[in-house]
Amino acid sequence: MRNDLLLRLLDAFVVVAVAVAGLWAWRRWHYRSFWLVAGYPLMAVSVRTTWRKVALGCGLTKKRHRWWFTLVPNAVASTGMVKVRRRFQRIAVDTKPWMWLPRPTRYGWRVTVHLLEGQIPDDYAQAAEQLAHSWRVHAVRVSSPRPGRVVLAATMRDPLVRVDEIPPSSELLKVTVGRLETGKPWEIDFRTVPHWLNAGATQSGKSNLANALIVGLAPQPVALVGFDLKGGVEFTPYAPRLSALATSRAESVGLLDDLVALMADRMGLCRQASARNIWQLPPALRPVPVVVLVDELAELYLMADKSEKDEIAKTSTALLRVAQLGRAFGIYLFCCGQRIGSDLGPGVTALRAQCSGRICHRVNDPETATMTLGDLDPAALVSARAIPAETPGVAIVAGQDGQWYRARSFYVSEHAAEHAARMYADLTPSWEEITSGTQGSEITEADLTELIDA
Ligand SMILES: Nc1ncnc2c1ncn2[C@@H]1O[C@H](COP(=O)(O)OP(=O)(O)OP(=O)(O)O)[C@@H](O)[C@H]1O
Repeated sequence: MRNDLLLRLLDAFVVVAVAVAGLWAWRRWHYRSFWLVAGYPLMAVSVRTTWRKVALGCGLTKKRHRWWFTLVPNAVASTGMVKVRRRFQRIAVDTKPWMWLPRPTRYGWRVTVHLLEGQIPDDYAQAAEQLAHSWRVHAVRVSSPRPGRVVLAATMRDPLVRVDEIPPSSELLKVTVGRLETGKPWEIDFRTVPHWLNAGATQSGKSNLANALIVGLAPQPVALVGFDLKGGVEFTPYAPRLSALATSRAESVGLLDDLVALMADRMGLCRQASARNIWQLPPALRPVPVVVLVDELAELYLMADKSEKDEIAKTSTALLRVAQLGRAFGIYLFCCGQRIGSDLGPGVTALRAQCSGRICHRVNDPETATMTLGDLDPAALVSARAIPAETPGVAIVAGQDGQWYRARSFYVSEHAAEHAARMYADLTPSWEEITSGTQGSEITEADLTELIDA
């Protein structure tokens, strides 16, 4: 009899142990299906049932008057706040915002909440950290798809700890460089956002992102131009795919002059063809788009002594002109730097205003984060300053939809970028070809009419 009981207990123990091990293995090897089948339903029930307490704790409830009926007056603390003295009376109750059923997402869940009177989405954004701790999730992001509604998106664990391989780019001037924390691809599309600032402290992943761009753009019919103010150590290995490379400020002045002249040339061409930008030109006439990669932007602005003042002023003006007018004429900027502070001069501030694409990796000084992301949500700044050193490549990105996201670039080694540069070297147009003026001045009115008709 006792042996029987012992055997049964042993059996039950083995069954439980196998079940636990099975669940562990399922979660470990196929987290997505585990999450959808086992994790999500439990979580949805728990979020709905605890919403009142959580909303109250995070200060998201409002007092409303309700009729209250009780059989035992005085004995019931009906709302936790008010004692009911009569059987039937009107009392103030903490009302929670209406919450829909949470829906599963790739890395967690999202739920729509109806705002209570007087609430704005920012109230929820401010409570995001409290909500994340209350729900024991990695992070809660708040967005407002329409007035009166907020969507709370919770991620169970940081999806950026590991990101997978880089897929090949399919569209001209568009490169998938990494993944957003929402699980969507992180795309840099120069035709939508023409100029980008890429800031970050040393070893934060700026060059890795530039490598991802080189790998993505190398097979495309575009010209790549490099300004490598680290004396050429970063971009020289990619020279086979670069149409021009400047490695010092003196060389940069010359190359920027060429770019401004190229822009004027393209302006003339567009004017002749009554086009507003190169994309309105017929394909046979359309000049090749130029992507300008600048590494160590601050070096263009740093002044050791007064003799450099004129050179800096020239560089700064030329770069600003490229940023102001380049978009229409197919010249795009991607500027990387450790520090992009206003102390570098008004040129940097003006350039920043022209760069609507913002990427802020881990930074050392708050000013660079403010300069890079300043006009976004202040929560983006907090998030940028919280990027840990252990996750290089993680950045705060101002997306094409006007929102900000945490994102991580795919790991692209220098070796992979060098390999891509060599492999597609034959697609590199020479700088002489690009700047020779064949794209404007030498085309006659008759040629132009013929080409446009064709
Ligand atoms: N997305 C990523 N995933 C994994 N490792 C990364 C990623 N991005 C960068 N790294 C690693 O982090 C290190 C620093 O990256 P990177 O050279 O791009 O930084 P950086 O900001 O350009 O630094 P510096 O300014 O000193 O040149 C490298 O060893 C790189 O391999």
